Formats: sequence, structure tokens, C-alpha cells
Amino acid sequence: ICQEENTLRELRIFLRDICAKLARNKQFFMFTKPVDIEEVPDYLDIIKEPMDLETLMSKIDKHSYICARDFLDDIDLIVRNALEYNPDKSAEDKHIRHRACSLRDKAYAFIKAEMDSDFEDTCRDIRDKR
Ligand SMILES: O=C(C1CCC1)N1C[C@@H]2C[C@H]3C[C@@H](O)[C@@H](O)[C@]2(C1)O3
Repeated sequence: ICQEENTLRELRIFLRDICAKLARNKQFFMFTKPVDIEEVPDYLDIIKEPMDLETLMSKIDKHSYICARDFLDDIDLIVRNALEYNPDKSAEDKHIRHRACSLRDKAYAFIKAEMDSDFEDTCRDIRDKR
């Protein structure tokens, strides 16, 4: 219905702003594009569902998300992939895992700070009845 489309349009505007803020943070550069399979040939043997911030942004535009929870599920996927593929004690793996946890905390904090909980409830109701 028209009110529902207005709500989802507002959600997309909101999610684009959050995604853009995360993507322009230098700390999260490693999450902005898909992992290069040429550079990392075994990546897809280990990670079954790659995700990155550029893909996240294109999913917003394809109306893939109808509530903030669905968007945060893909943020969690980026984080989980990074933790799973980079599990070692090495300084490099620790650095990647630290940045992945920071990405998750920043994303949740932006949503909480800027998302009215009634608005999210409305989006969940739309999602649940579709
Ligand atoms: O997991 C990732 C990204 C970091 C968060 C997503 N990669 C897997 C490779 C291992 C490590 C070092 C480089 O080989 C670089 O190619 C990657 C990219 O980082």
C-alpha cells in the first residue's frame, strides 16, 4: 500500500546514509569491496556467502531490505566471514578481526542512534506480513 511504500522509501534513504558512512571510514576499507578471488583462490572454498559494503549498498537499491534487522544481518555476515577466513594468531588476522568487530559495533550504534524503534517495528510488521 502507499503508506508502506513511503515507509520503505524512508528506510532505504536511512540505510544508504549508514552504509555510506561505514564505507567512507578508512578503518573499514578492507570491507568495501568483494574479496578478490584472483588474489585469494581458496576464499570460496571457505566462505560460502561473500558479502561487502558495496554489495550491501546495491542490495538497498534493489529493495532487498525491508527492515533494519535484515540490513544488520548482512553486516553480521561481513563480520562472520572475516572472522572465519582470518582466524589465526598472526598480527594481520588479529587486525582484521578487530576491524570486523569495530564495523559491527559502529553499524549497530548508527542504527540505534538514528533509528526510531517504532519505525523499525512498522518495518518488521510490513516484512512479516509479506
Ligand atoms: O577476508 C579478507 C578481507 C579482510 C576482511 C575481508 N580477505 C582475505 C585475504 C586474507 C588477508 C590478506 C590479503 O590476502 C587479502 O586479500 C585478504 C582479504 O585479507
